Amino acid sequence: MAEPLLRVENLKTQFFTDAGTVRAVDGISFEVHEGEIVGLVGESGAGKSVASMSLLRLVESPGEIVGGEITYKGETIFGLEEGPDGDLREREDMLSNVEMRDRIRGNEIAVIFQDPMESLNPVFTVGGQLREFIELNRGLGKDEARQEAIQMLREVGIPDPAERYHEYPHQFSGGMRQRVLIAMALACEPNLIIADEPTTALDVTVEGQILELVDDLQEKYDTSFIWVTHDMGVVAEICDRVNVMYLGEIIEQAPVDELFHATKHPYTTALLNSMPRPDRTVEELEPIEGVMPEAITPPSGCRFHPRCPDAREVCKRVHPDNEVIEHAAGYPHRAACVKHDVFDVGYDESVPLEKEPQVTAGTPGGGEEQ
Ligand SMILES: Nc1ncnc2c1ncn2[C@@H]1O[C@H](COP(=O)(O)OP(=O)(O)OP(=O)(O)O)[C@@H](O)[C@H]1O
Ligand code: NI
Repeated sequence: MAEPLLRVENLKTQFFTDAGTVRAVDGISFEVHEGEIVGLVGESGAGKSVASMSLLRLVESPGEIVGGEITYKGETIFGLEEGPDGDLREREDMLSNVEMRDRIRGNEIAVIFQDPMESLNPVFTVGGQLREFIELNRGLGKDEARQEAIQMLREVGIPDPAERYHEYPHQFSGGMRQRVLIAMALACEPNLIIADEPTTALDVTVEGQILELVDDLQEKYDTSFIWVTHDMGVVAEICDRVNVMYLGEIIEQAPVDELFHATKHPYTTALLNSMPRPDRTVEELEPIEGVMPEAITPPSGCRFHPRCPDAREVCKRVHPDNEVIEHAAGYPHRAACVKHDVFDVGYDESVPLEKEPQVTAGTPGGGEEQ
């Protein structure tokens, strides 16, 4: 297989807060190949956005990338080495902040956020902002950049682009604003676009239209995407391969069909069961039990064990790596769950964990363990 466009290895990003160290991204590894759409999926707080920001080296204090390696087209976005004093230091071949700003962000790797109003300035026209962005990033003259901006607006499906060019962001609907952001992301013809829940705030119909647009543009420009979402429906619609995140870790990784039809991790199963499907009524949806714990004090062993229907005693003790369970469609299918044979840590013999007893009102002491 060709060298991946982006390679992330054992990436760790932490926030040093008064309450303690938040292990927001805790050793994730994945790759993005030329022309593929890779999903990053998981519940709120899983670490998807922090992972995305880390890839662009945009994590702000009190956050910091503390470990791992990020390689883009063979260049080092992040990497550490041991210095002469034994302390870890940034590697010499790591791209500088200036290189990240001038050469990588926008030009090579662009990003689309959930809230277009955060990325668009309300006091300037939509077209003006797009034009200026193109002028700055592609070194075009004003008139040429204007033509290009109108062309880009047309490309992302804005009707009457030459007229709408002069309108302000608030005159656009949510879906149209999101299209403008896609135009902006595409404007410099980047090789990789990181899209952080860009359709989450939109209604389902508009979301569907945007996903279709992205699919078309992806084919036309052969851009790679990292698509961040909590929605397995979105994953099914546009992703080629998927990484499922739970509490800072990737717990399953597979081509999209494999993930859906040969699911290997109970958390992924739970996510799939909680997702609306045409063959299931709303009443049949099964919300995932419990809430995701804090990333400051993750549970011992497998971080999902307190919520996992398959949890056994061994799951409290053994922290599973994301191991290859099988190969599918030329890619590894990985999962971090010791119930699979490759782990060989005695899952079959281990005692199933009792569900945490629920304290119910009116039964004093009802929560005590037997
Ligand atoms: N600036 C910050 N300071 C402290 N903790 C932070 C900060 N930003 C994020 N975190 C923590 O990092 C963890 C991961 O957050 P992140 O925003 O990446 O989750 P997410 O998967 O993107 O969730 P969502 O679906 O809600 O966007 C969370 O526990 C969050 O509280
Ligand atoms: Ni997020």
